[in-house]
Amino acid sequence: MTDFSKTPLLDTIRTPDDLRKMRVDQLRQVADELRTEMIDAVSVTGGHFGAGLGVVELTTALHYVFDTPRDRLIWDVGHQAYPHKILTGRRDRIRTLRMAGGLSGFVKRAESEYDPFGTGHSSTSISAGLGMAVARDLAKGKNNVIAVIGDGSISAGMAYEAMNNAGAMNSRLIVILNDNNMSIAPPVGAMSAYLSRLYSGKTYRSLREAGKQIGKHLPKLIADRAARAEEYSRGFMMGGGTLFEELGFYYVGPVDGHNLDHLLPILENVRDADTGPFLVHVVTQKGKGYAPAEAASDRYHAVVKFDVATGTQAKAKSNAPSYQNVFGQSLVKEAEKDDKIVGITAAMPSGTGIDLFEKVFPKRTFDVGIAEQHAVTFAAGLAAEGFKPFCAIYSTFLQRGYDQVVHDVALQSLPVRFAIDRAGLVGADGATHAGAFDNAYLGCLPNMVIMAASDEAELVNMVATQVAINDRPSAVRYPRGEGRGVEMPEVGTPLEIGKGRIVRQGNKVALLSFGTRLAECEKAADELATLGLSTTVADARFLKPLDVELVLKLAREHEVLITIEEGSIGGFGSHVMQCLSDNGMLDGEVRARSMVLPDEFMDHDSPNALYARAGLDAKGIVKKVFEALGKEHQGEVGKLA
Ligand SMILES: Cc1ncc(C[n+]2csc(CCOP(=O)(O)OP(=O)(O)O)c2C)c(N)n1
Ligand SMILES: CC(=O)[C@@H](O)[C@H](O)COP(=O)(O)O
Ligand SMILES: [Mg+2]
Repeated sequence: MTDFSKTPLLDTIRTPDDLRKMRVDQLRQVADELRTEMIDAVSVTGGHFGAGLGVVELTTALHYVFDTPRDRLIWDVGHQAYPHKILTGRRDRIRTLRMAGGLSGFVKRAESEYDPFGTGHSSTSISAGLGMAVARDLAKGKNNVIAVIGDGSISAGMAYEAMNNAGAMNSRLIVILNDNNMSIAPPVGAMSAYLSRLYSGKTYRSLREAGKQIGKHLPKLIADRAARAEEYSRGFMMGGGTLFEELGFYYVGPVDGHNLDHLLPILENVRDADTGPFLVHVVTQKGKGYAPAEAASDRYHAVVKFDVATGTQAKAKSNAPSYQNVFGQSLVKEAEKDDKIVGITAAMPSGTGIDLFEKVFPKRTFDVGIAEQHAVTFAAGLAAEGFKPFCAIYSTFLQRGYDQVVHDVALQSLPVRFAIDRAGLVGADGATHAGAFDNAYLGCLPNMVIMAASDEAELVNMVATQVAINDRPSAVRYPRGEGRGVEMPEVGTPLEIGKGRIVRQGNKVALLSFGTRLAECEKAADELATLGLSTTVADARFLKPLDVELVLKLAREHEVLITIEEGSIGGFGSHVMQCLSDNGMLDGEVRARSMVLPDEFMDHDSPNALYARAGLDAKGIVKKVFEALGKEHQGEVGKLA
């Protein structure tokens, strides 16, 4: 529980209206108290941490200067918005962050009027902000629109599309570039180098103490566009952000994002300007104000519960390896035998396990930044030249590069290998990060080989299988978190393409699993056995090519056939039902059911609780069996409720 004596000023702030009643000279203390509260809260909940610490002063200044929520404030990604939530009427719930029924870990329209646009996937804020600015102008409105985007997120193509459009429209839009020289990992790419030049140049250092004066100059400069053009030609506005000026923005910066004396006058001036768009380049430190975060290589981008005094994070309970590390280690072993193998990540080296590959093969590792579209077609180019690219992208983020998968990879049948982590429900990150759709969105593509690992040993063999598939694209999906703790093979053995496996033989009910629901199927089979129902459990291994022989055998030899997957409608189950239909097996012999995620975006909770809610656990499977068995077994269904 927070000791409220630590935050006397913050205690008087329910909404930004209360903040805006304060004197400017109180804001420093407000920011310090806001940082204290955030550290205390996240030490209890875990979650995204470093980014929020870095924008405490910026958040305070933005809500002080702008009339939120009338002025629209959009946080790109939204992982840095915990200080924003504390200042906007959600302090009382901040310790429910990312918990069932609690606050979302990102910004969300349904959660607050101060969240005008939901985020979670990066680089959307400028597009949404421009949309809101144009809507305002069409409605003859007067409010401001501010998009806060990080140096990592602004490297994504979508951000350029938006700036290109905004600049051409001279739209009165304010973009705050929060430049902390970090993505999740250290930033990559030419944009990052450019930004570093802007704030490492002598102009920034010499002007740090001149922040206020610059703020006063701004109206004059803006008033005279011609002068502006001439002034900017010399990059007058402190840093010479010519790239942004060429895109049609007034560039202001770089500004010290922790210095309220610098921030406030500049934000007031861009607020009052009757033109735009502006890009205010704010320099911050990810993890600012909490020594363990400042010292950490990832600046504590995301943490589990931790001890505030030491920064020591709680240890993970399971001693099984994580899927991401099993993937990374397997890829290293395969690459030791094959120098055509390269690893690609879109700014997620540690989350995908590509960081393990990079330690051994730095020259064969490519972090392309937050650029999934580019990552996919970059991989296609490598494959076209005979290399074996493993493109490791979370299921949810691969959605960003879908047309590239269709048009550049599948259509040309190029042997890109997709390593799809975070497949299925991810838990605390909630609906924006769920890997719910890749079975459906990949399964409909010709030429694809699609696998799902039922445990970590299977993943090792599937990576080996992908190495061997050199005439078409392949994908293997696996969930967030740790494996089952099964025995791992030293090296992977390629699987026979399109072949599933029987894990347990029965004769009345068949459970056909695609992915890690296999463990729940085995538990369900144990339960069904106690109820006198002999159950076969099979691991499909492949969605494409589907093991038709196995499907038809299970359908012919059992009264009930049930498919289970960690995915939406349109995935594995749909392919099995199509197979049964194509083979005239839906005319009454077998009672077939497909178990999928519900047709809704499921909010954050623990993965197990979410799967229970979705009915995709042993209990739900048993219930489905009795439903399929029909009336004579209704008694049992009642007992199972
Ligand atoms: C499309 C997409 N790809 C990847 C991610 C994962 N991701 C979340 S935050 C982040 C880094 C963002 O860097 P930056 O914008 O600089 O924000 P900072 O954390 O430094 O404040 C990444 C890669 C994402 N949210 N969306
Ligand atoms: C904010 C964001 O999109 C990433 O930090 C994401 O939350 C990482 O997910 P994992 O924790 O599953 O790696
Ligand atoms: Mg950053």
